[in-house]
Amino acid sequence: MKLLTQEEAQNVDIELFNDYKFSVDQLMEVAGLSVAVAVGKTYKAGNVLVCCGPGNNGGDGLVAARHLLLFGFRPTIYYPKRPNKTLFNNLVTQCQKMEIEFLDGTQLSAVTDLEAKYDLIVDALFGFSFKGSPRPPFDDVLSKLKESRLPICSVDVPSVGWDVERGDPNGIQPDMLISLTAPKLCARYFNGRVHYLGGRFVPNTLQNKYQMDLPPYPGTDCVMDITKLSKI
Ligand SMILES: NC(=O)C1=CN([C@@H]2O[C@H](COP(=O)(O)OP(=O)(O)OC[C@H]3O[C@@H](n4cnc5c(N)ncnc54)[C@H](O)[C@@H]3O)[C@@H](O)[C@H]2O)[C@H](O)CC1
Ligand SMILES: [K+]
Repeated sequence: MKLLTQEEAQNVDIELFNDYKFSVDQLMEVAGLSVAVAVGKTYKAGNVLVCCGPGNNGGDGLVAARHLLLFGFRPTIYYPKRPNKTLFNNLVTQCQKMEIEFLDGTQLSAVTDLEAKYDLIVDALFGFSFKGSPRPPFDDVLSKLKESRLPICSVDVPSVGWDVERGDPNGIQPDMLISLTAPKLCARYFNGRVHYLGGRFVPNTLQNKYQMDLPPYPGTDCVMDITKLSKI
């Protein structure tokens, strides 16, 4: 299976929107659903803190929170930097109307507090557009997630502290990674327990153009466990 560079991942994204005429909402819904399904297959339904960043990776997190609730999990959302765009405003309203709690303020509480309240953390902070070192308040979030003993489930890229291509041995080490579309180069350094592929929306013509060489999804599933495949 090929691993995409940051530039390739961004180009696939651009083609899906500009040439194939998908809307962000459409793809984000499938991406977020894939995340919730993969989490549901891996962990017992419990209290989940969904940490959402300022871009589309954060949007995937908002969608995932909604589906996780429907699957019997108890999600809480941490969303400190909210872009003022209709897409994100609508996703927030949907979650609020479904009575999903949003944390107040921009600072996460102390690590001991997080460990007492939650069973799992979903890292939807940054995806393939992350660059450099995390700026506040995400630097603080990074160190708290790293310090905590809670299992972390990263959406697309283990964001906090991880370079999209080179990974980061000092960054968080997620228990689970859900690569969307196709795994990115940093997936080589993923040492967690479970690796899923989701985002089953890439047309064959685009898969072929980027020589993605994705294994076939089983039946009608929207996710597939690629742990063994990606460790080869
Ligand atoms: N085609 C697909 O596979 C789809 C993937 N989706 C998801 O979208 C993300 C990529 O989203 P994008 O908006 O391009 O970027 P990010 O979410 O990674 O973040 C951009 C956001 O973050 C800010 N930022 C960047 N670096 C830093 C930093 N060092 N410190 C603080 N803030 C930073 C930047 O300013 C932006 O605001 C992909 O990974 C998938 O998860 C779509 O959902 C559907 C299609
Ligand atoms: K992430």
